[in-house]
Amino acid sequence: MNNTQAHHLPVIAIDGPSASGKGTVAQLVAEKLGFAYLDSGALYRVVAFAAHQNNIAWDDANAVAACAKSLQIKFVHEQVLLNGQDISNEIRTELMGKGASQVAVHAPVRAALVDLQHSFLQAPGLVADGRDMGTVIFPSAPLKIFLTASTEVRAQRRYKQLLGKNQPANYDNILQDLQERDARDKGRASAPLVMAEHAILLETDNLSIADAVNMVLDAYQKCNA
Ligand SMILES: Nc1ncnc2c1ncn2[C@@H]1O[C@H](COP(=O)(O)OP(=O)(O)OP(=O)(O)O)[C@@H](O)[C@H]1O
Ligand SMILES: Nc1ccn([C@H]2C[C@H](O)[C@@H](COP(=O)(O)O)O2)c(=O)n1
Repeated sequence: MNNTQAHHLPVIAIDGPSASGKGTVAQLVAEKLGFAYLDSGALYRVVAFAAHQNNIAWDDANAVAACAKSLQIKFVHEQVLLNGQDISNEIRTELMGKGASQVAVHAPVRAALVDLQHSFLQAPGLVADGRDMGTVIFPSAPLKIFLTASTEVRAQRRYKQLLGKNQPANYDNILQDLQERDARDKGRASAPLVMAEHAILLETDNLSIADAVNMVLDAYQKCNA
């Protein structure tokens, strides 16, 4: 599909901080609408993982960017493949979340991932989640959502999520990590986490997953009416 054709396809951009529920809500919305789904955070996690494997420091912007450009990343069903190898579990650790946030501060690393993110746009449409979907990657998305929840609620959700996966979890450490990650993701110079102009704010502290999904679907129907 060329750029002009892709330009007319609808994108629902869902941005927000860690553990707000973006991924869960975005995937369910994509399923309901039969849209493609982009988990942009997974791309930064893959870059952090690959850099780590190659002994490249996460603060070495040029080396990490060169590494990012050299990677062949594919999403096949639920799996994330790096150069053909399934690394879905390896990138989902708290360490790789932290690494992803650190490599994501570098403008050349972000630039290396732009075309790949655009390539996810296909008919009949795309739901994309991340930090800069509505501000930088898909600025003309007809629907932009800023999905958030208080830090305490997000820490509680992450805590339960880790326990559910039989991974070690300590609420206080999770809370501290989230605060650090929020500060880094919001405070960086390049494509910081901010609510896009015209985005709808969805605070999910007191919303179920189903409620949040329905609110996004309703908003999408309204913007098409
Ligand atoms: N509204 C909600 N109520 C209760 N739990 C929720 C809600 N939304 C999401 N969750 C749960 O919170 C956890 C984190 O959600 P999810 O992984 O979707 O967040 P995320 O924003 O994509 O995080 P990250 O950016 O770190 O990947 C999951 O276990 C999910 O089931
Ligand atoms: N569009 C994006 C997506 C992710 N990042 C960075 C910042 C996050 O802390 C990290 C991991 O994302 P997650 O998998 O937790 O959603 O990746 C970004 O800068 N821009």
